Amino acid sequence: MRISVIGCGYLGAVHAASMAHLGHEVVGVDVDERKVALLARGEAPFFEPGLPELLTEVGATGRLTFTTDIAEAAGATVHFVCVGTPQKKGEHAADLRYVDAAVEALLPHLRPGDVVVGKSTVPVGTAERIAEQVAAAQPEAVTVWNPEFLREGFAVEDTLHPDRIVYGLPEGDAGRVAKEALDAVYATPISENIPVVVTDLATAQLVKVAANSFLATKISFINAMAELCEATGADVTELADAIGYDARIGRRFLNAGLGFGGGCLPKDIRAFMARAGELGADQALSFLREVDSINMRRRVRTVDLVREVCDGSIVGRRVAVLGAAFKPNSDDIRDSPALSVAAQMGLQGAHVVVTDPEARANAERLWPDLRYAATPEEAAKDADVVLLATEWQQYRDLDPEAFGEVVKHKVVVDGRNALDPVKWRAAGWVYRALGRP
Ligand SMILES: NC(=O)C1=CN([C@@H]2O[C@H](COP(=O)(O)OP(=O)(O)OC[C@H]3O[C@@H](n4cnc5c(N)ncnc54)[C@H](O)[C@@H]3O)[C@@H](O)[C@H]2O)C=CC1
Ligand SMILES: O=C(O)[C@H]1O[C@H](OP(=O)(O)OP(=O)(O)OC[C@H]2O[C@@H](n3ccc(=O)[nH]c3=O)[C@H](O)[C@@H]2O)[C@H](O)[C@@H](O)[C@@H]1O
Repeated sequence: MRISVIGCGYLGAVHAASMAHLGHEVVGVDVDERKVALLARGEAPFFEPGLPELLTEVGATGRLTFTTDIAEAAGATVHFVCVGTPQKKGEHAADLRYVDAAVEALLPHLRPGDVVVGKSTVPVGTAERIAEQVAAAQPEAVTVWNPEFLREGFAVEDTLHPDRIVYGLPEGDAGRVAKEALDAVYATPISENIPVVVTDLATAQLVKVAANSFLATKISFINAMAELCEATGADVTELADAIGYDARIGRRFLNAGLGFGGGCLPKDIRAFMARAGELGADQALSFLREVDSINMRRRVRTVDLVREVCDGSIVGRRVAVLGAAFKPNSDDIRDSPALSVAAQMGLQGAHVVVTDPEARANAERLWPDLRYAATPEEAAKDADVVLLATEWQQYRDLDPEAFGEVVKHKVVVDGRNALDPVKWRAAGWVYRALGRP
């Protein structure tokens, strides 16, 4: 199958390489010349485990090319739209300008029988609008929605072995033709018994934001419990273990701490609320406002906790922040809780030094006023407090004895409940965490 992938960011680059790995002829299209040049050389433009190896592997087959020229999408039968849908500035709604521009650029190159596949996360109703534009430009092309559920840090694995594949299809012959094309694209995962859920366009768009809203709600639920634990001296990690044994609840996504960030969960729940408002169904999602505020309160609480361990003032205190990425195994700093807390502390007068094994360069571009260090030891030199903000494995593995030698005061705030309090306290550290005595 000949495929085009329009938008080669965290989602599209992995999707393009994975589709080539599955045996398809793929052209990746992006407006970012730098990204295209790197990808064309077989280099990943961002940190994603497994992507460099995949690019090398498929690069050797000649099945994967990259271009800034959308005209090269002509000749592909299936066109995946993978461009960004960020939050609009100053509003909760999604900014659809990149989707609109990508579709508009694609329209003149569509041929009869082509299938336009939306992968970007969009407000429900967008697919139907795009379907009309596509039909007007090329009546024999079909528009479908095929939302993506990959996690950064596991993107290659999740793309090749997803939990499920969702097709949102139009009714009738057009839907049947599109299903055949998608079945051919995903023949390998389908042969491995990955469930395929076939639905209409509206449901497919809703499935995606419903899934992210559920995940965000689960995290905010446990963070709300952390607030209760803080008020009572209870331990949220033990609480999570105990409720997580109930298979109906499950332990995954019950890690309390600094809360969720990234380029998806925060903006997706906000865009979902905005869209519900437009549809006159805002009451249905009013709980998501609370999910969002519980999440944002964790960042404030973390700064307060650092202040508490600094005897009431962080002015002039040296704080080492371990982690800048929104989660480990990623260099993505979009809405990163770690950087948000670091910046807050900086604005409030602390001397903040941030370190991250992969996200430092991105962080330096966005927050040039913070100080940065290459290693946790360098960041923590003469620190009054160490804040663990992103639970990279190398930070979990720090030896509290040796690490204690570099700091001024052995005080650690565990923003991710990722360190062993017994071990750190035994090494003479004051250990504080969110939702834990
Ligand atoms: N990052 C993730 O883990 C996942 C993202 N998504 C969704 O996928 C979409 C893309 O997200 P990311 O890849 O994270 O964003 P991103 O910002 O990393 O990538 C978007 C890419 O689209 C390119 N682009 C913008 N306008 C274009 C145009 N007119 N033509 C061609 N390329 C264009 C940009 O240059 C950029 O490289 C969003 O809707 C997001 O919600 C869905 C599941 C997972
Ligand atoms: O739509 C998307 O883009 C993607 O959003 C999330 O994936 P991702 O943002 O890569 O990362 P997650 O692993 O979901 O983590 C999101 C945030 O929640 C935080 N988190 C996660 C789990 C947890 O228990 N506690 C917690 O605070 C993480 O630290 C991180 O900041 C979803 O998990 C994916 O299924 C989805 O495809």
